[in-house]
Amino acid sequence: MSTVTDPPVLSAVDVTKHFVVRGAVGDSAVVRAVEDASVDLHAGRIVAVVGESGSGKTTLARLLARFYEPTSGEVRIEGAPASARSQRAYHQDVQLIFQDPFGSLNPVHRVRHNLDRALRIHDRRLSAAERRRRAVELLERVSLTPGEDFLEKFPHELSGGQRQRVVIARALAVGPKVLLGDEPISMLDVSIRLEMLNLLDRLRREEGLALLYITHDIASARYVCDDVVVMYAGQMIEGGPKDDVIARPAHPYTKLLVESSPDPDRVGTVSREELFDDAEALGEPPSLIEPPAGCRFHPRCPFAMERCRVEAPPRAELGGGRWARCWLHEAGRADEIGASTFSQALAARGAVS
Ligand SMILES: Nc1ncnc2c1ncn2[C@@H]1O[C@H](COP(=O)(O)OP(=O)(O)OP(=O)(O)O)[C@@H](O)[C@H]1O
Repeated sequence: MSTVTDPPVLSAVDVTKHFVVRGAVGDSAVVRAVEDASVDLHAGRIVAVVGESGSGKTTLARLLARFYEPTSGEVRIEGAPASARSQRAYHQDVQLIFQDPFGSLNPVHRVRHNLDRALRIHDRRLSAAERRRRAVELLERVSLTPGEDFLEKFPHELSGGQRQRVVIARALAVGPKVLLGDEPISMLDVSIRLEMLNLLDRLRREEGLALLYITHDIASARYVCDDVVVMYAGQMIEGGPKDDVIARPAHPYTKLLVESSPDPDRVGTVSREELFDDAEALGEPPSLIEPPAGCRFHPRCPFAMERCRVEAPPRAELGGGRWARCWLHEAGRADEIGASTFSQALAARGAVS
């Protein structure tokens, strides 16, 4: 396995994506979906991006996949601007896997055809016999064995988990260095989610792929990733090695997420509603059209100070690859985050005000 000292394969460097949306009466507004996001993906490592619905995770994945051009900032592949490559060349190295495996496969074509197209794109010189051999090999790499048995099936003849394995096999067909998984297990049966995470883990270990794993579920992130990045309202607010981040959150929002996770051992079985129960009790996440000034979490934060309402916190480097954007670090009050539970801090805050 590589280490984080190796240069990253893929990076987002201060990437921002604003969408202009038009209202019914012709007025327009800007949705600040992702702002100043930076993340490095390394060979053989998995970075999880965790956040509530609407926090900007999918937009980040699409920026990294070059489905969107950034409004500002840059995506870099192997140290060079991604925009210098053709889309085709780029997607030989970077593949995106979506949530819905059914929507990702062409339903009128058999598995063989779905894989064949990707194999042809990868290498136009391959003969039909060679492509068939490779298709079988790909299916077996994602544990659809014997591969021959799956080649002639239509997507609707497969279970959700088998379909997602075919989607992953197709992504592998072009020989990528990076897989971006946008909630790749959230539409699958609870009983097979763990197997899918184990597959991602195997691909990173045995094939040295760099993986981005997007999820709303911190327990599944903990299960599979090396590093975790937490997003809130379009911004990255904390990141670092997963065990540190989860055991000792350095941002009040991460603390809320961890404490809202019903049971860290229930990997992949927690529904979105259940997970964000406590978070929702605090009110809706902010609008990305008119986000709060200062720290975007301040309206929900029991530790908020005057400064948090007016000025966005800088990134505090905490050592060992950890960082967080929270004024408590600048104020020398970071210990308060770990001193009580989020609910206790909220109750104490209520008692004061
Ligand atoms: N093409 C678009 N045009 C306008 N707004 C968009 C577009 N795509 C996303 N948004 C907005 O950007 C914000 C971030 O959305 P995004 O889908 O990236 O979040 P997410 O964390 O992936 O959420 P979910 O888990 O629900 O998919 C949301 O407010 C969303 O409505």
